[in-house]
Amino acid sequence: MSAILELNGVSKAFGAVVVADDQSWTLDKGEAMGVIGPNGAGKTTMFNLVTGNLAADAGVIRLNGETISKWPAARRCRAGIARSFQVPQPFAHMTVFENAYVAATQGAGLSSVQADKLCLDVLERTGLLEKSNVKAGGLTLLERKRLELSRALCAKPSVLLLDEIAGGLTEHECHALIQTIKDVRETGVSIVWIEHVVHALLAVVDRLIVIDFGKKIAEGAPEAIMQSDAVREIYLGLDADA
Ligand SMILES: Nc1ncnc2c1ncn2[C@@H]1O[C@H](COP(=O)(O)OP(=O)(O)OP(=O)(O)O)[C@@H](O)[C@H]1O
Repeated sequence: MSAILELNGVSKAFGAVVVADDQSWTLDKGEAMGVIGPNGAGKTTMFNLVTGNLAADAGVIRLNGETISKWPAARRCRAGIARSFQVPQPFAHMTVFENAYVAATQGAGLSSVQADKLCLDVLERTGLLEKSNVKAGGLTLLERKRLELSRALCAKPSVLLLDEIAGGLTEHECHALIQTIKDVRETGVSIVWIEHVVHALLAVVDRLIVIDFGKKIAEGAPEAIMQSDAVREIYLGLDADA
């Protein structure tokens, strides 16, 4: 399989705080990769570097082999990178459909006819079609998360970055969301998913990376990573030598 997204030696510091430390990893076409790590490890920052919301201090980011490190966020979005935000950030005063429409026209650059069609299709897939005319500010948490996903999908991504989209949901809601993400993946979209709800992640991803203090400290098959000393140390505070 060939890489669709590649980070090579990407670093970022805020003053003395290093939030991305020489990070290198690749995402293959059609792959779903999970990202875990403690709070404040630098996971969201890594997404910000990929989307162009933050500029890296060093390193190279490639999309389909093309260097995008210096591209502004809007150009990266048009090129196929879309994200959801950990804290849903809809335009609260606009309807669900209008929120999706902005993503389709501005994010994907579609005409109004194309955008209409895509928005209806996406909102149906994410279970929000019936809420099309509801103001985003009035949605429940699950619906807001689904709207985050919808907006990202309306940007027609080839690479979808999901940031803690399962957090705060009930078991039932979480299962429904997992199925939706699996369906998205079936359409050929490559996925990077940051998630603390590990069982949700493990239901979808092929591979896991672990980030701590901005550094990638482990990478591999999900089961092996979850049982690794690195994860035991981080999550359970167990010393590997103990
Ligand atoms: N703009 C900024 N200026 C200064 N420090 C920042 C900025 N953005 C993030 N940080 C710091 O970078 C570190 C990494 O934050 P980040 O949000 O990427 O962590 P995270 O792994 O996503 O955490 P969580 O799992 O809690 O969401 C934190 O210490 C955070 O306070």
